[in-house]
Amino acid sequence: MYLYGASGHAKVIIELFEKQQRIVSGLIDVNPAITKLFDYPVYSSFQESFFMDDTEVVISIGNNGIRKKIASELHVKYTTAVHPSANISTRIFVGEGTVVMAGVSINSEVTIGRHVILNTNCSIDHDCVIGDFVHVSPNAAIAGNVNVGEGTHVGIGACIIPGVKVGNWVTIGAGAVIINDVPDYAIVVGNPGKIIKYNKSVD
Ligand SMILES: CC(=O)SCCNC(=O)CCNC(=O)[C@H](O)C(C)(C)COP(=O)(O)OP(=O)(O)OC[C@H]1O[C@@H](n2cnc3c(N)ncnc32)[C@H](O)[C@@H]1OP(=O)(O)O
Repeated sequence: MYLYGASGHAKVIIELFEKQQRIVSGLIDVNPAITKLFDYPVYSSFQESFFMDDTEVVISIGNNGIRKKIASELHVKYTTAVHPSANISTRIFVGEGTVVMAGVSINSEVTIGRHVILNTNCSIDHDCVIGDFVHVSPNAAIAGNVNVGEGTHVGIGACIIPGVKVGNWVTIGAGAVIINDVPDYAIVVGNPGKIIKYNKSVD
């Protein structure tokens, strides 16, 4: 197992793998100044030899746009990582590269995309569709039948009421309460959530 990105987010993923007794062989980070994370070696570039034995990889970078860029360039076998304390319905689909942190709840018939981060203690209720490269931050709560588009970041402690459609590459501010649909690229804050500006297109 290798992690791509030697960040704070990587520390949490390493500890998740340690809990599962899955072996982390090392990390890759483009910053050559980083040579170790905990006791794990950090390599400055990706080498084919790392992946000869069907080794699996997780992109351990919190930035949704960067995760998308790396996933489009690095064609390796991606694994999913689900913390043993997560409470997950058996009737869900989780895409490759997705990480599900401690205390997360996912209820029935939810679809989670690729390279998603479901961060500590967030909850995703029944029939939601969560797009690729989304990050749902700690303690965010997403009610039933919500759609969250590609690359969207749901801030810490935010909540989204049932049936709302959140567009692609949206940012929902910390603690926001989302009661209406949100267009692509919007940055929304407050209760009730209001658009304050727009993100630039990642493409
Ligand atoms: C494990 C982990 O750490 S996971 C990481 C989780 N991270 C988060 O949840 C971060 C969420 N980010 C935020 O909430 C940010 O404040 C953002 C993205 C919404 C806005 O950030 P910026 O673009 O830098 O906006 P900026 O700080 O300039 O604020 C713009 C205005 O919005 C207000 N504002 C910003 N964030 C919020 C918020 N969460 N709720 C209410 N108002 C807010 C500011 O007070 C400011 O208002 P003003 O113009 O009246 O002074």
